[in-house]
Amino acid sequence: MAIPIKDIKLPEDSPKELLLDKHVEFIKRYGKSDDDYEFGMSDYLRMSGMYWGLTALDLVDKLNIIPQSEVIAFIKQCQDPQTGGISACINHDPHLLHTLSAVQILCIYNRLDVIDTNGVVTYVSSLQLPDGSFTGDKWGEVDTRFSFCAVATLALLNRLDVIDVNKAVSFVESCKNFDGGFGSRPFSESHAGLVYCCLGFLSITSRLDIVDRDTLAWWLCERQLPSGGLNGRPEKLPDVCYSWWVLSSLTILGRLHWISAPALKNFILACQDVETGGFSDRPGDVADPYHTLFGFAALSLLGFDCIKPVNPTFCMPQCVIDKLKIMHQLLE
Ligand SMILES: CN(C(=O)[C@H](Cc1cnc[nH]1)NC(=O)OCc1ccccc1)[C@@H](Cc1ccccc1)C(=O)N[C@@H](Cc1ccc(O)cc1)C(=O)NO
Ligand SMILES: [Zn+2]
Repeated sequence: MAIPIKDIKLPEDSPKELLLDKHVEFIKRYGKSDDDYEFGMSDYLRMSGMYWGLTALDLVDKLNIIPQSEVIAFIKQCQDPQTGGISACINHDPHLLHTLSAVQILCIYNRLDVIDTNGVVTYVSSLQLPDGSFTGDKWGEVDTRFSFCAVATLALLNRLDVIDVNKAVSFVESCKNFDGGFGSRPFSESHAGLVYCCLGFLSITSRLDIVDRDTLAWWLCERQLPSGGLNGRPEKLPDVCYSWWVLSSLTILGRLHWISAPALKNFILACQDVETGGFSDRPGDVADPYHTLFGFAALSLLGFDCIKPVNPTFCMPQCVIDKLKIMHQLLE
């Protein structure tokens, strides 16, 4: 008796080509009329939403369709003069997630001069706890996501010296599971997004030696379903953003060739919305900038030459990482 796998069937008429121009239009339109769309530019995610849209545009060499001066003015208004942290939106509390998004955007523009970078460095180091872990903000939630955000932000500013890297590494190591994966805290379930965060963290701290490389690579390949799509955990449905979390992780491990690329490419292209442009999580759902960036980034890793090479550790154009000479380890 066949054991049912939770998966989807790709619609017959799914797009088979990359509709690049429609996606550029989608991102451009999204920035303007945020009343048409709910979550993308909703305030609590706005800084991240800008990172997704601008990085997607830069990956297809269309960054210049957005006025840089407006973005820079917004980011400056979001830096808190007291703590040095940066918030999702004006008058919101600073948070590590949005501090990283803002620093990523400014690196893409090569305009780190417009913010108080020493303030950012002070803010990030103030969030490290005695056990080496990091909280996301002053409210104290600990999660390996924040370990990644902390070292990614500091690496982009070339200031990893201000934290206790060895203690930070031992906390992430304590979150490694028997399946080779990582969870948000010790003994938490493995999840592809958290695997990406922990591998990105270990890449930046050059400690990929602690990873059970082939056990984890095997667990990551197990994410691929008959539809060609990838899920984030066993028994979950495929979703285009997991294409990025899993492929970037396999690339850091030097095991990208273990996944079936043609089947995955088919699934990602099927998630394009031929009407509005943009990518959705699965065929037929509503497109958003988040799934559009991760669709582009995954296709870039799969070798689509109409999309610029993307750095698997930082999810930024490789040319930006090269220009800033940001050190990080990758396994061959
Ligand atoms: C907060 N968040 C998520 O939780 C998404 C939701 C989702 C998208 N598709 C399926 N679920 N999940 C997500 O990013 O999971 C990957 C992940 C999990 C944990 C750590 C890192 C990545 C998304 C935003 C979103 C919300 C709702 C719908 C689409 C996007 C998000 O901000 N992701 C962050 C990473 C992240 C993930 C989870 C968090 O609680 C916070 C941040 C990101 O990619 N930044 O560049
Ligand atoms: Zn998703």
